[in-house]
Amino acid sequence: MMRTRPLKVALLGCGVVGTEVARIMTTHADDLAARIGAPLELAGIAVRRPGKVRDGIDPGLVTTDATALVKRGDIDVVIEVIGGIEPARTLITTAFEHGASVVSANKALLAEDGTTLYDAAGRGGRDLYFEAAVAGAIPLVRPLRESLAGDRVDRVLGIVNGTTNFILDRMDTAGSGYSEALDEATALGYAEADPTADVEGFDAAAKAAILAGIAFHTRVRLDDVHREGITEVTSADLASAKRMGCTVKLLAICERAADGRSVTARVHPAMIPLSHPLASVREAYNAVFVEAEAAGQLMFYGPGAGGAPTASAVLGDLVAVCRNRLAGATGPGESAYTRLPVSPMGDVVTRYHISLDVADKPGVLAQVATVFAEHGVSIDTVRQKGKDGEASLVVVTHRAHDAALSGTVEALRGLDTVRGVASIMRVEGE
Ligand SMILES: NC(=O)C1=CN([C@@H]2O[C@H](COP(=O)(O)OP(=O)(O)OC[C@H]3O[C@@H](n4cnc5c(N)ncnc54)[C@H](O)[C@@H]3O)[C@@H](O)[C@H]2O)C=CC1
Ligand SMILES: N[C@@H](CC=O)C(=O)O
Ligand code: NA
Repeated sequence: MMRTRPLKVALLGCGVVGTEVARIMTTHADDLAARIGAPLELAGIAVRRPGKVRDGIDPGLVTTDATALVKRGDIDVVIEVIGGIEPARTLITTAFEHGASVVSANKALLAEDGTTLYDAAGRGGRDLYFEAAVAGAIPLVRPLRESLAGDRVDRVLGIVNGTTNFILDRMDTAGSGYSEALDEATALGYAEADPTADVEGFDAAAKAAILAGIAFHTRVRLDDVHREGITEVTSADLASAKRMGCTVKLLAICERAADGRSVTARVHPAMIPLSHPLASVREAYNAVFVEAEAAGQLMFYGPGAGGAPTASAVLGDLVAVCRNRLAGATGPGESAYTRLPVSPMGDVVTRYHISLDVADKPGVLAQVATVFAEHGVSIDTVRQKGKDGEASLVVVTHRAHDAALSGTVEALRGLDTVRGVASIMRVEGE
C-alpha cells in the first residue's frame, strides 16, 4: 500500500552526478514511488554556486548551507555527491546524527575513513549505501555485500576506472595523445574534479580498498593499496604490448593469500592478452571478475563512469534505503570481522615484461640471464633485436615475488652493458 506522506531527500552537490540524480528523481517520480511504497520529495539541494542555471531544478530548493540542510531533522535520506574528504565526512556524520540514512558515491572518503562513516551509521541506526562509489552503474558493491555474503571470495580483479581506460583505449586504438584523450574524458564527465586522482591511480586504489574490505570482510584503507597510475605508460609500451598479442589496462587486483591469513590490494598498469575478456573493455566501461569458492568466477561489466550511469546506482541505493526505512529495518553495516592484515606489494606473485636497451656484443645475454637467476626469477621468453652495436632485449618472466622482480630490475640497471630500462610492466591474465 502506498504511504501518502513523502520521504524527504536532501541532495548534496549538483555537479555531473547530482544533476542526473535530480533529473531521474523528477522524471521517474511515479515509478520510484510505486517501487518504494511512498512518494519521494526532493527537500533541498546544497550547491556551491547558487547563481548557476540548472535545467529542471527548482531554484527554490537550492541552498549553499549544506550543514543546515542535513541538520533539519526531517530529512529521511541524504545523497552525498560532493566528493572529497571534507566537508563531505562531517556532513555525512551530521546527517546520521540527525536521523537520516545516507547514499554516497564518494570512494575517496570511504577508502580514507569508511570506519567513521559506518560507525556513525551504526550509532544512528541508519543505512550507509554506496553502490555508485565503485564501478559506476555496475552492481558490484551490493552483490559483494549481500548476494555473495554466504560464499568466500578469494580474488577481485578488474578495470575500475573509466577515465584511464578511456585514455588507454584512445591511445591504443585511435592513436590519440594522452592529454587529448584526458581532455575528452573530462568533457564527458568521467574524470574526477582533479583528474590526477584518475591518472595517478588514486581513484582506482580507493575502489580497490573498498572492494577488498567488503570482499574479504576486513578493513583496507587507501594507504594499504599499492598504487601506480598510467602517467608513465607510453605509446611505445602499447606498441610493444601489441607485438606480444597483448594490450595495456589499469587493473585493480585484490587477493586473499593462499594460506588465507592475509590479503593484498594493488593498482597498476598491466599487459593482458588480447584474448582475455578484459582486453575488449573499451572507452569508460569497467569490468570486474570476482572469484569465489563456491560460485566460481563471476564477471561484472558495464558503464563505470558518467553522470547518468552513476546516478542509476545512486537511485538504486535510494530505493533500497527508503524501503528499509519504511520496513523499520537497516541493510548490512560494516563486516570487518576477519581483521586480515594487508601484505606489502613485495609479497605479490606476478610476472614482468621488461624491455632493456643493451650493448650488442657477445656475453650480454648471458650476463642479463645471470642477474635473473641470482634473484631466483625464471625467464619465460627473450626477444632480441640488434642495430648499430646496440640491441633491444625484451624479457618476459615466469611468476615470481614482486620483490624479487624489482630486485632484478635494480641489478640490471647496475650493469655496464645495460644502457637503460625502457619499460617494465607486469603481465596479468594468463
Ligand atoms: N562523475 C563520475 O563518473 C562519477 C563520480 N563519482 C563520485 O561522485 C561524486 C561527485 O562526482 P561528480 O558529480 O562527477 O563531481 P562534480 O565536481 O561534477 O560535482 C560535485 C559538485 O559538488 C559541489 N560542491 C562541492 N563542495 C560543495 C559543498 N560544500 N556544498 C555543496 N556543493 C558542493 C561542486 O560545486 C560540484 O558542483 C564524487 O565523489 C565522485 O568521486 C562516482 C562514480 C562516477
Ligand atoms: N573518475 C571515475 C569516475 C567513476 O568512478 C572514473 O573515471 O572511473
Ligand atoms: Na557500482
